[in-house]
Amino acid sequence: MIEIEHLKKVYGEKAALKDLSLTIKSGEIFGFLGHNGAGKSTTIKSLVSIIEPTAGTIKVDGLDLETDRLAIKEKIGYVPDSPDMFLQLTANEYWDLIASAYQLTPERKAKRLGELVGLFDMQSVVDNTLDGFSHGMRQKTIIIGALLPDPDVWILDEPLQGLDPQAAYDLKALMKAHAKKGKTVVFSTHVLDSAQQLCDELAILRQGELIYNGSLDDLLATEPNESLETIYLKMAGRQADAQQINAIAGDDDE
Ligand SMILES: Nc1ncnc2c1ncn2[C@@H]1O[C@H](COP(=O)(O)OP(=O)(O)OP(=O)(O)O)[C@@H](O)[C@H]1O
Repeated sequence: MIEIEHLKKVYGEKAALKDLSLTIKSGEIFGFLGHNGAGKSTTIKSLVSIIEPTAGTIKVDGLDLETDRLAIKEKIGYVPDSPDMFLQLTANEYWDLIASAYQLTPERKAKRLGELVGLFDMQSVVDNTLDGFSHGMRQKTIIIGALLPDPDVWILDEPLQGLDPQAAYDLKALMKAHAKKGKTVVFSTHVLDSAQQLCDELAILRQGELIYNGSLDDLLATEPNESLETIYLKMAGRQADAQQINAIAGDDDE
């Protein structure tokens, strides 16, 4: 379980998160939704201690991030919003780094890595450097690294971005299975179909503020004949401006 209370983050003069309080239960998949710049990555980076919040507290399974940072970090597998790092390493070298940071035994590492590399179809490129990988291959490499230590808490910032349909399907299945084991799965996405398939609970952020926090079912029940996309667009911002779209679409005809 993750408990966030009165989280605030200010970058210079920009309040990226204003006063965020919410609870993420174990055994469920929790999704963060919001337009570009809404504060999703800022929340996620605060959870994984990449940035220091301006104010507020975060507890993971009862441990306080301020005082038990290392113990919390050991529990977490994190997929960042950009996979473009460690580009000079081969995939195997990158996973070796993670295995040694988490002090995995060679046997445990070999077993888990074999399973993940097989699932994500990366066997033929494990000795290639990441700089020659496509975006999706880098994303798979980072996902495999995040899941390699078999962490209890998965925190995934736009994890489906760039994945091919098979890899996306497999990752979604892994997320569901992990939550079903009673573990914590948090992710952010712009893909509302995926959110609708995956989320038990969700938070919608707008300009650093929470505008919805609750179950997907409760949200969908507010407008029984509408999709999550329609409900989200009504809540999170202006709906598609038909006149403007027609004007843009019609430009070619003039
Ligand atoms: N390092 C930074 N320095 C200054 N401002 C930042 C920094 N990181 C984020 N911001 C600002 O904080 C706000 C929230 O950004 P954040 O990355 O959390 O949004 P997001 O919801 O993840 O957006 P996206 O969907 O585009 O990834 C934005 O206005 C952004 O410009």
